[in-house]
Amino acid sequence: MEAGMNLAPLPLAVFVVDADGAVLSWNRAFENLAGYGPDDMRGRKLDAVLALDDGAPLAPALAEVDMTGQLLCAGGHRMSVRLTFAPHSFDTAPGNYSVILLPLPGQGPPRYALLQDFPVAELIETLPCLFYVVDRSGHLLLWNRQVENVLERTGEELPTMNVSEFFDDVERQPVIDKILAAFEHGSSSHEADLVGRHGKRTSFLFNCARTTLGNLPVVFGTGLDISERKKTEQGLRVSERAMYSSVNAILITCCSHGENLIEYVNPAFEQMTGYSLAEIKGRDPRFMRIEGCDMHEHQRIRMALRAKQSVHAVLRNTRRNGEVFWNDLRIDPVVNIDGKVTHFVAVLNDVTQARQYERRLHHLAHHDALTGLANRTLLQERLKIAVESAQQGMPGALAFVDLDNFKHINDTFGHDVGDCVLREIANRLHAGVREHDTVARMGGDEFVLLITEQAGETVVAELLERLRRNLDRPIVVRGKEVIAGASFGVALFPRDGDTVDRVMRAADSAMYHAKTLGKNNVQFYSIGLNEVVRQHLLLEAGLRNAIRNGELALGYQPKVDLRTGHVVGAEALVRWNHPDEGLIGPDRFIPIAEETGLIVPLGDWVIMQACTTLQVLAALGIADFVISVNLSPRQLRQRQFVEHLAATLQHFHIHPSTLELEVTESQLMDNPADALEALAQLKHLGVRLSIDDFGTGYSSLSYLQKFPVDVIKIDRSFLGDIAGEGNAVITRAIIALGHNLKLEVIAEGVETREQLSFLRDHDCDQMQGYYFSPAVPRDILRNMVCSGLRMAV
Ligand SMILES: Nc1nc2c(ncn2[C@@H]2O[C@H](COP(=O)(O)O[C@H]3[C@@H](O)[C@H](n4cnc5c(=O)[nH]c(N)nc54)O[C@@H]3COP(=O)(O)O)[C@@H](O)[C@H]2O)c(=O)[nH]1
Repeated sequence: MEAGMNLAPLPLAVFVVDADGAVLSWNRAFENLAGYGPDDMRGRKLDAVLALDDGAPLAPALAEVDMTGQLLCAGGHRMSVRLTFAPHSFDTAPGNYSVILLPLPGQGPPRYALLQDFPVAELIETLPCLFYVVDRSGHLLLWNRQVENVLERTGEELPTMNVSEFFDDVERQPVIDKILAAFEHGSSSHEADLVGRHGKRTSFLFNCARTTLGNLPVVFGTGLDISERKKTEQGLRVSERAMYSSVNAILITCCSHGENLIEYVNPAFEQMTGYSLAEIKGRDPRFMRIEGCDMHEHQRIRMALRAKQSVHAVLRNTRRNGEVFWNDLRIDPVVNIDGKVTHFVAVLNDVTQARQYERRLHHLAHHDALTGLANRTLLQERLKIAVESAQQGMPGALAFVDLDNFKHINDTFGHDVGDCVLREIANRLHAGVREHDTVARMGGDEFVLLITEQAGETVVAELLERLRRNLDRPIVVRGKEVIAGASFGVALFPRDGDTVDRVMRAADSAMYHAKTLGKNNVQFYSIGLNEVVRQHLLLEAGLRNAIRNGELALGYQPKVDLRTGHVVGAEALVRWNHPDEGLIGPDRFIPIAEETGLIVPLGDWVIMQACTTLQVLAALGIADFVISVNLSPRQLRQRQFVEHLAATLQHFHIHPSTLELEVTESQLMDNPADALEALAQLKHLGVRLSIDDFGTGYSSLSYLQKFPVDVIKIDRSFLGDIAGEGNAVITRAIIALGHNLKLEVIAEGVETREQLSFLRDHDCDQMQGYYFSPAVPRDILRNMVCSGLRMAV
């Protein structure tokens, strides 16, 4: 090997020629490759060592950078090689060239043979990275095993390929640019994915540095597998992007130094709170809390942070503009590689709207939509608490409030007016109790008052009496004045019950009692009431079947003409033959029938029975006999009542003038305008009309004049002490009034001869009463009438 240039350490076969092609020096790798001994090369010319494939003459100056040819080896055999001519630029005489030989695949010894003299070969083979040497043409001159592994290629095929082929199309040019940049500037680094023969991709960070082999400029490079780092980076990028784009507000605090200070907030946080990252970075997130608010939640958060644990809380915070919002907050610790909590990530959700919606739903579920009062559910909840508190010495009262005239108001004026009345009642009740008392509407016209922490019955009674009077005041709706009136049933607790159920039942019993006592009054529960209510309920249940079971009977109380003494008519009075209790008077069951609506079928039954009797009498030739029936307010309010009555009369072939309908004076005066209309329709039908209990209902004389009635019936209370000046005056006045209005006058409840004489003397037209006869069955009445029975008058 010729001196002048130390080629020995080079791992590749290299020899140096001058401008004339004379071999000047060579290295051991060349000897190994070509099989020459140390002296065999001396004096040789280039063409004695190499031949081009196409036989063209070979001159260093003409040589291309990269070409293939034949190495003329010792022993005469040839080896296909790749040739690189590298002109010497500065370390030897100008005009010299290094010729670098690389055997083509299948031609030369394996890479290890080339490397064997390379002093750091072993080290390179054990590097935890790729190692390669590339010439300017982009061919690998040298590489370690790792390169072969990654590219899934053998050491023989690698030198035949251009390094750009190891990359994806899109990466090729950037890779080439980077290698050239290293040639140009001395170094470069870049990241790219190597693609193996079978498509396996591995990400590498390549660092290239320019150097020379002999005087051949090459690039030495290492490739560091960064697949894992890339994956992590990609994951981080995704997380970061997700956090940035999240619709949830995210806040990250750093707690490494004992404090908990804001390090990052995402745009959603900025939007939600109005605070920008720049202005709050480094602050404790507690600056958003509201002093004294949601203390319990703050305490839980504090404890969790101290214990480095996750925590979930819902609390109120303030935005930058001072607005309060509900924050559904989740905080989780972040642990570093050493297992130490360094950060907390908080996810904030503005749940203000949901909260408001929830509250609205809760309100709707617990309040009456029409009046805004508590509903049954809320009342039950509060009553439960109140009843429990009562056991601890805080007694209370539960009052059921039932409007007396609501149905009438509703039916007469329509539901709109009814609704206004209910709202006004709600207002009056609400205004009459204390803030912590509860006013509830149970539905319809039923209200309930829950009065808490109220000791005595007297105090409650005074309060309720005040409310009752208040509810009895007129309500003006759309120019109309209506009076709702109310009955109150009251239970005190714990006295009348120690559970919600018992207290409710006691108040309900008291309410029944109030209703049976004629409405518009306040009744307290008493132990005996239960029995009364029980009876009431039993009667109510029995009455439903009474008509169907034929348990009702009609009695007829004769009416006598006070001038002739003849029986000219009768009042039909219903009785109930109860299977267990025997005969029950209408005083007991008519109010129940009225209350439950059973009065309608019951009243129909009475009219049909009365018509049957009239039919019987007519068949006997008694055509002008008049039977009167009592008409309840509810019957009168029935829409189809007149049509229904007309059909009944027609069905029984009854002359309308033989049927008389008795309507009480108070019933008429409750709503005179309506009554007038109803009576006019009945009158149009041809039936007779009578005002019952006259003198007790404060008749307006102007209305009395307008009512198309035929008869007024003096209430029996005026006959009680007819000798007494007061009653006598009234009775005389009623008779005179009736006659002046061209009405017949009848007195009821006549029990004595004295009463009879008085009435006769003062020109009363008819009488009925025990003095002559109580109500009798139809057969007896028929006999009385047919036999021409006459009372001595
Ligand atoms: N809607 C309907 N109401 C009805 C019907 N049947 C009866 N009633 C009403 O029930 C009330 C009580 O009736 P009753 O117990 O039958 O009492 C009547 C007579 O028995 C009683 N009377 C008759 N004579 C005398 C007497 O000399 N003394 C005295 N103390 N009482 C007597 O008076 C009642 C008749 O009253 P009135 O109706 O006012 O004429 C009662 O209000 C009935 O109206 C029905 O079918 N439907």
